[in-house]
This record gives sequence, structure tokens and C-alpha cells, in this order.
Amino acid sequence: MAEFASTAPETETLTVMGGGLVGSLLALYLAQHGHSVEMFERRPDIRRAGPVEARSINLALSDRGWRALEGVGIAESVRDVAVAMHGRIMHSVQGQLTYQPYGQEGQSIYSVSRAGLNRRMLDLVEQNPRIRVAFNQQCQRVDLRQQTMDVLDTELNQSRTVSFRRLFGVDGAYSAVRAALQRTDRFNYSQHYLDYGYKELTIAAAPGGSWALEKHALHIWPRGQYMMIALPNLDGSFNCTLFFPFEGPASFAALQTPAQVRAFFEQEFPDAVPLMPELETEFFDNPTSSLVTVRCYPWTYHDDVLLLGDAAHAIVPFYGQGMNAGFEDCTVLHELLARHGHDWNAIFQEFQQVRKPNADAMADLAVYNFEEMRDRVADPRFLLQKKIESKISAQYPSKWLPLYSQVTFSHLPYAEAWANGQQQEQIMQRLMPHIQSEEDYQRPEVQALVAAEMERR
Ligand SMILES: Cc1cc2nc3c(=O)[nH]c(=O)nc-3n(C[C@H](O)[C@H](O)[C@H](O)COP(=O)(O)OP(=O)(O)OC[C@H]3O[C@@H](n4cnc5c(N)ncnc54)[C@H](O)[C@@H]3O)c2cc1C
Ligand SMILES: NC(=O)C1=CN([C@@H]2O[C@H](COP(=O)(O)OP(=O)(O)OC[C@H]3O[C@@H](n4cnc5c(N)ncnc54)[C@H](OP(=O)(O)O)[C@@H]3O)[C@@H](O)[C@H]2O)C=CC1
Ligand SMILES: Nc1ccccc1C(=O)C[C@H](N)C(=O)O
Repeated sequence: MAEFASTAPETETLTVMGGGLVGSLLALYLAQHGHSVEMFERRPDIRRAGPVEARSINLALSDRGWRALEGVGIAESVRDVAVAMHGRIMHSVQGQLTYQPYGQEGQSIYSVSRAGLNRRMLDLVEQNPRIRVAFNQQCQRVDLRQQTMDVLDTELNQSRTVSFRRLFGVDGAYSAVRAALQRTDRFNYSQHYLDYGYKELTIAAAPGGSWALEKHALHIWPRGQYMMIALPNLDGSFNCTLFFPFEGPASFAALQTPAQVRAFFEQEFPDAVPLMPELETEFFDNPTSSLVTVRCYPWTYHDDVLLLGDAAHAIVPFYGQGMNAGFEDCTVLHELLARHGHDWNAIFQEFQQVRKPNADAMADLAVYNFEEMRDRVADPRFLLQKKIESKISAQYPSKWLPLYSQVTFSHLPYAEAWANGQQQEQIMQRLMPHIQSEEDYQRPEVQALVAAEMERR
């Protein structure tokens, strides 16, 4: 454990509960503003412990996340170990491949190892003399009035009471800090589980450590009511995730034996099966996990407690934006700290007012992208629509940025992106009946319709 550095009188010791991706980044930002930070993490130090069970092996990192990492000086070192994914490759049952670029030439999302990223951030945290971090410390209860919390040392199995002055709850989707806020007056809370679960599987590296599928893409096997996806790793393997109903004819409940799993995969994902040597073992050894959206408000208790990251807004993973949104929380807080100094009330209030509508929009976008990925991407009309949208964007760059680019490659507030995207969809509903091929876009009648639509924007 690092000792506290001496601090300027106007700074104070801040408590960060949760040393995951967002908690570590938050601690670094708070320290940058001159504060001393004590960070508690329930798990052992992943740099010293063996492999720790985690929700996903790799994550898609995009522009909002990169900006936040740049602010603490680790973007370049993360980029060195990230795999660029330029677009989606869709695999049909017949083994045909179609491609959809994510953005303009040179724009990509990046597959990064969750554990690798977390390790890098913990290294920075530990090197920072203003931050003291304690592992194996589980928050069990927060007493908001007394400003204390019960923390269990999971190694010693001993509980103690710890005082705090200002507490940042970054303890994930099942936050213990949020649980305390839930018992306060006029606190709104909802959680919504999808009828789908997910299971992580592996496409093995090809001989020599190369990639058995195109490396620079996110692969999707869209099957209407369900899908499998694969993100590349540095070692030649891909981390696959099957998003699948819990119950029904094609569901986790229906696949009870290794023979049933193999038969189902051979029928539905025939080109992937030969690349998945551990399929049956992984299917039964790896957990089936659930998918939840958590919305709550306020994210504060006076100027004493603030929720950030998944603790404030857990979303389903289909846009690859949960971590990016949590990292963007840190960027926004950093700007507010710079603007409001030590006026914590102003910082907390403005933070939640700015971020809540954006978190809600991102939650909706994530569900929307599930339908797109599992179903619409298999429809040639949808792919044609996306090509036409990119032509409109090239012709009218100041009036049209595709929704995916607004979310992924811009820093526009999510709520604005979502509102723009819904308007764009209405325009496309009007244009697409006049368009049967890419070439149709140049027809004078179509050009006139597009011009009229742009005129109105
Ligand atoms: C399958 C899947 C795929 C995903 N893919 C992507 C992606 O591609 N891109 C993306 O941007 N996002 C993705 N996400 C979302 C991303 O994982 C989360 O948004 C992100 O991890 C949130 O970070 P966090 O620090 O808020 O929470 P967490 O990462 O959950 O960290 C919380 C930390 O708090 C600790 N903790 C929990 N409870 C306590 C307690 N009581 N006391 C002390 N410590 C505690 C936990 O051990 C953990 O270390 C995905 C999520 C899932 C489930
Ligand atoms: N939005 C989503 O659909 C989901 C997002 N996530 C996010 O993924 C990231 C990584 O997750 P990871 O650290 O691996 O999480 P874990 O699965 O390891 O969960 C951590 C702890 O949360 C509690 N927990 C897990 N599932 C549930 C549940 N359904 N209901 C109540 N409590 C539960 C358990 O606590 P205990 O052992 O005390 O019971 C568990 O040990 C986190 O950001 C998390 O917030 C995770 C799951 C779903
Ligand atoms: N990381 C993920 C995890 C689960 C599900 C999807 C993703 C994605 O990143 C999807 C990507 N943004 C896409 O739209 O193709």
C-alpha cells in the first residue's frame, strides 16, 4: 500500500469504492486535481492473483474512451496492444460473408484486453503518490448519515467501519454504494433484464499464432432472434460471445448435452465450429450470464456521494459503449473539477444533470443495436440503406453524420446522437422506397429528394 502524499490544505481525501476500469481512471483524474484518494477494491490485485473471472475477455474501445485515456497519458501504451476493427463482417448460415465499414477510411473501434487495460491502470494508480489502494476490501453497507461504511477484508474475513467525507461509488452494475442511495427519499430506481443471456466461447489461434478469420473486424453471425459475435485478441484467438434466449426452442434451456450443442452449432454456425476446438467444454464450463439495464436518479447524496460508471448506468453491451460511457463520465467530471474547483455541490449537481439524459439515451441505443446486429445486418436492404447514408454524409458532411459515427467516433452528447439518429431514420424511410441499388443514388429524382430533405435540416 502506498503512503499518502502530503496534500495542500484545500484538497481533501476522497474515497473511491471500486477499482475496476472506471474507478481506476477516476482515481487518476482526482489525483491530477491534487486530491488524495483512497481506493477500495473487492477483488484481489489482478496483477498478482491468477486469472480473475471477468465479464468479458476483451472490450471495444472507441473515441470517447480514447479521449479519457489520453487525459491520464496512457492512450499510446494501450494503442500498442489494441487490435483495430475497421468494420463488421457478417457470416451467413451458408458461409457467405458481407462487410460493413464502421466509419470513414481510417476510423476503427479497437479490441483491447479487459484484464490488460485494468492492469495498466492499476500500475499507474499504484505509482501515483496521492493514491492509496487496498484490495480484497468489499463494501458491505454504507451509512449515509454517519458517513461511514462497513468494509469486509475478504482475506482476513474481518469487517471494520471506515469513515469517509466524500465517496465515489464506482462499484459496477450491482453497486453497494447505490444500494444505500436506494434507501433515501425520492430515489428512483429500475432494473430491466433481457430474456437473453450470454456465454463466452473461443475461436482458437491458427497454427503459428495467426488469425483464423479476418483480424481487423468484428465478426457477427446474425440469426434473427439471437447471434454470436467474435472480437480479435493479440494472440491470434478470438473471444466469441453467444447472445441467446434463456428459454424457447433455440435457447440455453434447449441445449442440455454436448451432442445437442454440437448439432446446434454445426447447423447454425457451420463455418465457426471447426475453429472452436473447445466448444462443448467451454459451453458447459463457462457461466451463462444475464443482461441488465439499470437506471437510477439522483446519482448523488448531498455533496457527500456520487455514482459513476456502471453503478450509475449499467447498460446492455451491444453498442460496445458501457466502458466508453464510464470513461466519458471521468472526462466530464475532470472538466467540472477544473471549472468549479472545490465547490463539490456544483460539481455533483452539474455532473448528474449533464450525464443522466446521455446515460438514458445510451441505454436505449444499446438495446437498439442488439436488434440491428442480430437481425437487420443480415438484410441486404439494410446494408444498402447504410451505403446510401454514407453517400449522403459524403455529399452533405455538415448536415449528416451517420448515427453509428455520432456514437462511436464523435463526442456529441449521446442524447443528441440518439435524437439525430431517429430523425435520420425517418428521412431514410421516406427515401428508401425510391432506391433499389447504390447507383440509384445518382438519379436526378433521388438527388432532388435528398436535397429537399437536407434543405429542411
Ligand atoms: C459481455 C460484456 C461485454 C462488454 N463489452 C464492452 C465493450 O466492448 N465496450 C465497452 O465500452 N463496454 C463493454 N461492456 C461494459 C463494461 O464492461 C462496463 O461498462 C465497465 O466494465 C464498467 O466499468 P465500472 O468500473 O463502472 O464497473 P466494473 O468494471 O464492474 O468495476 C467495478 C469494480 O468494483 C468492484 N466492486 C464491486 N462491488 C464492490 C463492493 N461491494 N466493494 C468493493 N468493490 C466492489 C468490482 O470488483 C470491480 O472491480 C461490456 C459488458 C459486458 C457484460
Ligand atoms: N449490463 C449488463 O448486462 C451487465 C454488466 N456487467 C458489468 O460488466 C462488468 C464486469 O462484471 P464483473 O466484474 O465480471 O461482474 P461479476 O459477474 O463478477 O459480478 C460481481 C458481483 O456482482 C454480483 N452479481 C452478479 N450478478 C448479479 C445479479 N444478477 N444480481 C445481483 N448481483 C449480481 C455478485 O455479487 P455476490 O457474489 O455478492 O452475489 C458478483 O460476485 C461490470 O461493469 C459490470 O457492471 C455485468 C453483468 C451484466
Ligand atoms: N463490444 C461488443 C460487445 C457485445 C456486443 C457488441 C459489441 C460491439 O462492439 C458491437 C459493435 N459496436 C457493432 O455495432 O458492430
